[in-house]
Amino acid sequence: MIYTVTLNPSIDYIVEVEDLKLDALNRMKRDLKLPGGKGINVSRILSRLGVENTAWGFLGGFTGRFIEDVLKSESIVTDFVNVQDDTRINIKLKHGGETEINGQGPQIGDKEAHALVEKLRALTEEDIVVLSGSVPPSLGGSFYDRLIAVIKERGAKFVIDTTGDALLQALPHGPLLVKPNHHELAELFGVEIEGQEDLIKYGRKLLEKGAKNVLISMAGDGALLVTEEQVYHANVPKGEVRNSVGAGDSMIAGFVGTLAKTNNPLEALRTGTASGSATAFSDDLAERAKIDSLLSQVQVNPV
Ligand SMILES: Nc1ncnc2c1ncn2[C@@H]1O[C@H](COP(=O)(O)OP(=O)(O)OP(=O)(O)O)[C@@H](O)[C@H]1O
Ligand SMILES: O=P(O)(O)OC[C@@]1(O)O[C@H](CO)[C@@H](O)[C@@H]1O
Repeated sequence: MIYTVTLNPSIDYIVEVEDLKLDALNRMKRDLKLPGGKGINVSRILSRLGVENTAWGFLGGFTGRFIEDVLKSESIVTDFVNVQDDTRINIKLKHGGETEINGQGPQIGDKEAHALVEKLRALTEEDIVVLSGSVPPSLGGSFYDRLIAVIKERGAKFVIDTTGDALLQALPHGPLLVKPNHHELAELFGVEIEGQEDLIKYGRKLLEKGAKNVLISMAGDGALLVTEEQVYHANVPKGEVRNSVGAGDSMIAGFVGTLAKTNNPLEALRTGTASGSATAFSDDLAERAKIDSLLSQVQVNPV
């Protein structure tokens, strides 16, 4: 079974304006409220791909109830810890470009934190846990370490999609997958990255530090998969970009769901790329039909 963990879910409030004017009243051309948070996005795509999964994390207040209702309406199994404060609302402002304003997240107490850790004690060696997104400040910077300790104790595998120190600290524990985008990879090592050779060089450093698979996503330029055996490149299909929110999460869902089913990293890269692009070409996360229709356009080649 695949479990996703979203420590800091959100309602993504997508607001479109024709021409953004600062210090003035702007009227929305269109708006949309979606359940968000990286692990939740992974769960939604897994479920569309027919991969059984359970969404774990913290939800609170009226915003939390909205998220749970949408997930249930999509037949996603949820097992969240309830918190007192409202789950955050993240603003995704489309004004020609895309500007994001993400909230800090609710207060989470020791009791609630402990309740989530306890859920992980039911894991088995068959399970994969996808840890995705930011950690609310009230949980403290090392909360992922606490979860990883239990995952390891139970013999389960994990994927981690976060940035900075939280990601670096997770590497020695051997994540099945990490997926920095090209900017995050450069930031992680405090370097400028110029071209594919550099991307592969720093991708290999993540392998040396313990990751089993390193997926470097490059938005419209596709993705590189760096493994011990080989490096592969996947191109992106053609289409009109409507929204990049959740493209990376969709890629992780496509990759992990397919790897769990087939144990074939090339097929996983192909489905991951098609899923990421299908979301980039949709208003909300991609529907299954769109992912399937793009698959034949994705070619995976050794580098
Ligand atoms: N402009 C685009 N055209 C086609 N495919 C895209 C585009 N942007 C993203 N994708 C697809 O989604 C995948 C992940 O995108 P990206 O590299 O932007 O990840 P990310 O930065 O983690 O995304 P997010 O915006 O969700 O944080 C890409 O590898 C690609 O398959
Ligand atoms: O603040 P975080 O946890 O880093 O990112 C949260 C977020 O921006 O990521 C998702 C897209 O990847 C959105 O659904 C959500 O709003």
